[in-house]
Amino acid sequence: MNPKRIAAERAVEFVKDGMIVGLGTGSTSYWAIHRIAEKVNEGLEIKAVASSRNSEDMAMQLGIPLIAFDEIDIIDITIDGADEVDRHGNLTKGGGGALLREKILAANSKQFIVIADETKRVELLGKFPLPVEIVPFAANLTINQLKRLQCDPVIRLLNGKPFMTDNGNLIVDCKFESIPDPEKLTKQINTIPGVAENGLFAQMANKIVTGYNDGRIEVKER
Ligand SMILES: O=C(CO)[C@H](O)[C@H](O)COP(=O)(O)O
Repeated sequence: MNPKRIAAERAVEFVKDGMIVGLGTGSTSYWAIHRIAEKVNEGLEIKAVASSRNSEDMAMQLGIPLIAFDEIDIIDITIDGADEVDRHGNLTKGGGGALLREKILAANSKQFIVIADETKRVELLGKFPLPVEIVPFAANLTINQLKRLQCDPVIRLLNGKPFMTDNGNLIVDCKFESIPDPEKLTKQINTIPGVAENGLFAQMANKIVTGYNDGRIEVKER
């Protein structure tokens, strides 16, 4: 039993005919996108929007119909993974670098369903360094401001070069001791000029579907 897969497939049961569906990014969302594609091939009628180029490419290859953002007003349901989920349902996201688009999708969804394996459940957020997307202009100054929030920021690299997001920005991974108040920290980070968005999703998830190694699936409504 793959805990990511069972959580993802359980979440896809909430997708119904006629819905606009937001596709997440990452190895858990991979399973959701594949299950949605199976259901589309069986006759499910949906249209999808994606939170990253990777997920969009995957959807196209699998035959999931996509719709442009300017043709929709609202997303019915978005299914996406997380790097950490605390006991209040707050999340850290952005391990795959798609946090800005993921947050736009989540904030414009009637239902935001998080899919996670049991390793993602934590008491307090903070073990996973918090991804922050910043514009490249004067990045060192923005990073200095992040340091004033008592974190240890590191520019994310890919093959020895700065990782670039789908939006042409950088990701800074910020190690905090712990994050007891995600809402407060979100405001503090997002008021720094140069920050595009941070990976804290405080009180945004409507459902959290967790897959366990022993095959159990927990669906928590919020
Ligand atoms: O936020 C994300 C990408 O930006 C992912 O949802 C998060 O990193 C979890 O990834 P995975 O499902 O591979 O563990």
